Amino acid sequence: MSEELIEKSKKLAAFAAVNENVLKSDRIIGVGSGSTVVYVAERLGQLEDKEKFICIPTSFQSKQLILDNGLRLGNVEEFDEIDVAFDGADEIDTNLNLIKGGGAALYQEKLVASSSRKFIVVADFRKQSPEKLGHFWRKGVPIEVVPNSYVKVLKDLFKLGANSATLRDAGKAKAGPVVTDNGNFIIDADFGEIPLNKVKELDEKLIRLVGVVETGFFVDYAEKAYIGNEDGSITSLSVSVPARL
Ligand SMILES: O=C[C@H](O)[C@H](O)[C@H](O)COP(=O)(O)O
Repeated sequence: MSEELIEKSKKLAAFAAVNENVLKSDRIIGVGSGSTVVYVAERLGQLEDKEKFICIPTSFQSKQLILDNGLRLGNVEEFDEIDVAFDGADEIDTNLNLIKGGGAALYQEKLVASSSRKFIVVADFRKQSPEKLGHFWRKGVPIEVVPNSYVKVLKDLFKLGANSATLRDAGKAKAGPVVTDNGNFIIDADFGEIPLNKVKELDEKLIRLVGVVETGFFVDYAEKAYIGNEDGSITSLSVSVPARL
């Protein structure tokens, strides 16, 4: 699978999503994190009325994207009612429920998504599951935890039936675990393929574990998904989700 094809499909999805979902009346825009959202920021920066936008970041990387594309940076404390937010996903099921957090940005992403009227997902073809979460994304659901709780949470995840649960290591970038923009750790917990009607139930069990800050399950958030396909076409999916604002 060529990197060029993947990048092209990301850009196709992102540009279509921005072109079709930023309304004349929209001013406060949420900007997600990751490599697909790079193209969302690029497209926003090309719009003739970009000066009117106030863009709300979901990570330090997201802040950089906003500034690098000449967009005005805002913050979720001041702008807690966001007109539309765009973000990527690690996997998308047929209900448009998501796994996110592959880049450890899930907490601020969910804060922005929960503060947005519209939440639009953009992704390349590798992210669309034929049905269930956990089909292609085998690294487990990312869970942000308070650092001193990680031993307890790891044990609790196995009690909940996780096949594996690991503290995310920073690898060559840094000795020791990944530390999020919020000063927390990430645990990746694999529960295998998750039936469509079990995602919400599992998410509710995870979020109740002492030490868990937020999970990478985005349940009933995305109302639309734009997926760039290998053949250059775009799949646009939509579902109804509960109003958030
Ligand atoms: O933590 C990172 C975010 O959830 C990303 O939106 C997600 O990992 C998808 O990233 P990418 O667009 O690079 O595949």
